[in-house]
Amino acid sequence: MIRVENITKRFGDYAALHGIDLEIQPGEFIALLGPSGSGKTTLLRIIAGLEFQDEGHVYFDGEDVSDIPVGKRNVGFVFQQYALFKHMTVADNVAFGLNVRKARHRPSKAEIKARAEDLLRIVQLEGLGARYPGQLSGGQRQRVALARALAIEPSLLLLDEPFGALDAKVRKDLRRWLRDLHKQMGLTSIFVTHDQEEALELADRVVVMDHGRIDQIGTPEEVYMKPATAFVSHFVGETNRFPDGRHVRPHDLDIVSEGGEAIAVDNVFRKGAVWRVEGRLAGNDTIVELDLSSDRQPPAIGETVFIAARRSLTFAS
Ligand SMILES: Nc1ncnc2c1ncn2[C@@H]1O[C@H](COP(=O)(O)OP(=O)(O)OP(=O)(O)O)[C@@H](O)[C@H]1O
Repeated sequence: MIRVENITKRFGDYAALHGIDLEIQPGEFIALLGPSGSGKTTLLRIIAGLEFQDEGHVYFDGEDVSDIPVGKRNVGFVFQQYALFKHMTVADNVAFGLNVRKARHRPSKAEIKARAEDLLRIVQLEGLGARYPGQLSGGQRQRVALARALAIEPSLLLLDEPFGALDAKVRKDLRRWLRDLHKQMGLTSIFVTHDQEEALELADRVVVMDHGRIDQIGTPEEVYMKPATAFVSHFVGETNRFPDGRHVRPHDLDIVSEGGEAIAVDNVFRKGAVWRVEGRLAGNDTIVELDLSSDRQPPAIGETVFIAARRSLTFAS
């Protein structure tokens, strides 16, 4: 179990994290989700032991590891800045964490070789051990980075935007694959992302961060359906904000024949399985977006239609 207690971190005068509290259960897959600069990477680096907090504590299974450096925390990490070693084969990259161990903790050469082969099979790169990173695709390289992180049999796996640089299709395949791997290996994992779809799809629980604070911790369902703050409702999924303060998801709005509020339709387009209608509220320029089932006839651009909300969001704060 991982416990983060009242973590504060400053860079000079700038406070990057303010009193962060977080508990992670064994086997959980946790997403740290937030906009650029919200402190996600800093928090992950502090949990890894790559960065040290100014105040607060980090506990692994009840043990205070706050002052223990990265090499002694038994964490595996896949960070973009820790790219593969270009001059080493794929197999040597995977074995790196084992090869650099002090002799008395190091498995035999044959064991290391067998483990690297085993891991390459797990990440579905069997037979590519003799290649160099330059001879792999981006997605394959990320899987090698994962195999390298897993080689030390970490008690915790940390991933910082692991699929950030990859194209949408590869990202999607790797996400699914990572979710299965996490389950299969019984890992506890924390990953950083600014992509809400990725967080909702992968995580058991999502930690939504803004300006160095946690706004909400909840299951994907909770943060989407019951956002704790206006920030969460805007960041996780799309939200319309009406002048009277109501927040409404595009799929919670409908076009009605009478009553409701008038909008002038500016744009209509197909958005996957639905029609997306964009318009402006009559009388002010508030932009409204709504989704209509694709078996409905969408309004024409320029038309004025009436809308009503089936549900709106309210916030505790
Ligand atoms: N070494 C550093 N020195 C000074 N400021 C830093 C340092 N590292 C991070 N910061 C600042 O701390 C804040 C949080 O940074 P952090 O990298 O944790 O954000 P993030 O949420 O991971 O953002 P991104 O999604 O862009 O990676 C930012 O304003 C950043 O500029």
